[in-house]
Amino acid sequence: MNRFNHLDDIIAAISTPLGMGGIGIVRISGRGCIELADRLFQGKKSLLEKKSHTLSYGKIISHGEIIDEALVSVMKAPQTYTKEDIVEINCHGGALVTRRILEAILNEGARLAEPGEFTKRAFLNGRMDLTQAEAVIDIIHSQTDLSRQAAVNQLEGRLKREVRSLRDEILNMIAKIEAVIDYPEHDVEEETYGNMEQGTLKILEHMEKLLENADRGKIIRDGLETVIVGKPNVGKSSLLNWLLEEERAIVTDIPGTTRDTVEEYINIDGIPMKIVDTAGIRETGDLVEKMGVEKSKAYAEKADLILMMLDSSRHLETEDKEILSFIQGKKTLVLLNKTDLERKLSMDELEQYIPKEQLISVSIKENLGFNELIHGLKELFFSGESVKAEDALLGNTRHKNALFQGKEAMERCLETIRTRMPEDFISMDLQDANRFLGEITGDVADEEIIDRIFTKFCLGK
Ligand SMILES: Nc1nc2c(c(=O)[nH]1)N(C=O)[C@@H](CNc1ccc(C(=O)N[C@@H](CCC(=O)O)C(=O)O)cc1)CN2
Ligand SMILES: Nc1nc2c(ncn2[C@@H]2O[C@H](COP(=O)(O)OP(=O)(O)OP(=O)(O)O)[C@@H](O)[C@H]2O)c(=O)[nH]1
Ligand SMILES: [Mg+2]
Repeated sequence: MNRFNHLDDIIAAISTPLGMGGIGIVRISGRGCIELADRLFQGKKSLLEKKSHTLSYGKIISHGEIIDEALVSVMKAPQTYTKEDIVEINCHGGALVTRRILEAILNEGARLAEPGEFTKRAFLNGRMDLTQAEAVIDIIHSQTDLSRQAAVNQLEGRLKREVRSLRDEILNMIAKIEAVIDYPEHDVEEETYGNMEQGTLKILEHMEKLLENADRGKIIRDGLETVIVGKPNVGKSSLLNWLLEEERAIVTDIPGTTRDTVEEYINIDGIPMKIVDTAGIRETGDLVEKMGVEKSKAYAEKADLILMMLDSSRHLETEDKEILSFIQGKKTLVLLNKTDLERKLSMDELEQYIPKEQLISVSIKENLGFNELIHGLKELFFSGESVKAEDALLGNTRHKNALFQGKEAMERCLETIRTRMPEDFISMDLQDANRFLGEITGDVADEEIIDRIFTKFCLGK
C-alpha cells in the first residue's frame, strides 16, 4: 500500500464558504468520481459522455428526490488540479442545499476530504512541489497585493526552480566526486580538491544571496509587525489613526486613554504592516492600566519594528528614558510629535539614546512628516529601495530554515575539502546539503512535515 494511504479513495468536500454566496461548489476527486456523480445526475446527456473541462446543466437527484438544479463540470485525469478525475457540482449557494448534495455524494461511497487534501493530492501526484502547494495557502491568506504577488510567483514555480538549480549543482558535484572515488586511478587529487572547493564556494554564494533576502521576504509575506510605544498622551493613538486615515482609536487629551492594545492591518506604500497601538507606558497604581502597560511591553519584545513616540513640546522625562533603554537593540524609529508646538525637547540629550538617522519630526495635528516616516521605514528595512514581490522568494520560515541548514552542510563541505579529508566525506556533506534542499520542495518528503502543512488549509481546497 502507498505510505500516503487513501490515495485511491474518492474524496469530496464543499469548496465554497457555507451559505455565504449565490453559488455553492461541491468538489469530488478520485478515480470513479465521474461515475459516482453520474448516479446522482440527470441531464440531457450522461456525464460519462462529456468531454473533459465541460459544463453540463441538470438536476441532482437522490432517493428519487430533486435536491437542486446544478451546473456540473467534469474534468478528466490526468489534466486536472489533482491529476485525478474531478467533478464539481455548482449548486445554489445555501448551506442546507450544499450540505445535502455533499451527503448524497458521501452516500454513494465518497469520503469527506481532509483540509487541503485536494492540493495534497496535487502534490503527491506530482502536479506541484511543496513550495507551490504552500503558495496556494498563501494566496488564500494574502492581505496585500504585494504578498499575493509573491505567492503567485511561488505558485508559478520561481522558488522551486531556484532550489532545483541549487540541487542540480550539488548533484553534479556528487556525481564527479563519486566517479573519482570509484576510479581512483584517474584521480589527480589536487585538481579534484580544487574543483570541489570552487564548486562549493559558488553554491555557498548562491545560498547566501537567497538568504539575504529572507527578512524582506518575511515582511512582504507576513507584514511588518509594528508596535507604537511611548508614555501617555504623546499621540500614539493619533498616529494609528493618521496611518489608517480613519478615527480608529480613541484620542483625548487625558493621559491613559488607551488601556488595551488596538491592532490593525495596513498597507503603507506597498509595505504591509500590522500596527499595534498600545497603552502609554508609565508607573501606575491602576490595575487595568497596569495590565495594559505590561501588554505594551510584551508586544514591543516581539515586534519587527518599534515606533517610539515622544512629545517634542516637553522635556525628556524619566518615563521616556526608561522606554528608550527598554527598546535598545530593536529596530526603532523615534517620532518627535507635536512639532507645531514650541520645542522643549533637547536633541543633544536625545541623541545620547538614539542615532540621529532614526529620529523623525512629525506633527500629526498639522499633517507634517508623513513622507519622512515612510522614507525612514524603507531605509530601515529595504535599504531605501522600493519593495518588490520578486524580493519575497524566501518569505516562509520553513524554507529559510531548511536553506540555512543546507548552507551549514556546504560550509562543513568546504571545511572537509580545505582540511583534505577523504573524498568520501565530501560526498557525504554534499548529500546532506542536497537532502535539506529537498525538504523545501518536498522531494525529500517527511510525512509529518507534509501533514502539518496541509492541515493549515481550509476544507475543500
Ligand atoms: N471551480 C474551480 N475554480 C478554481 C479552482 C478549482 O479547482 N475549481 N482552482 C483550484 O485551486 C483554482 C484554479 N486552479 C486550477 C489549476 C489547474 C486546473 C486544471 O484543470 N489544470 C489542468 C489543465 C488545464 C488546461 O490547461 O486546460 C492541468 O494542469 O493539467 C484547474 C484549476 C482557482 N479556481
Ligand atoms: N498639538 C498637537 N497635539 C497633538 C498632536 N498629536 C496628537 N495631539 C493631541 O495629543 C493628545 C493625546 O493624543 P493621543 O493620540 O490620545 O495620545 P496617546 O499617546 O494615544 O495617549 P494614551 O492613550 O493616553 O497613552 C490629544 O489631545 C491629541 O489631539 C500634534 O501633532 N500636535
Ligand atoms: Mg492612546
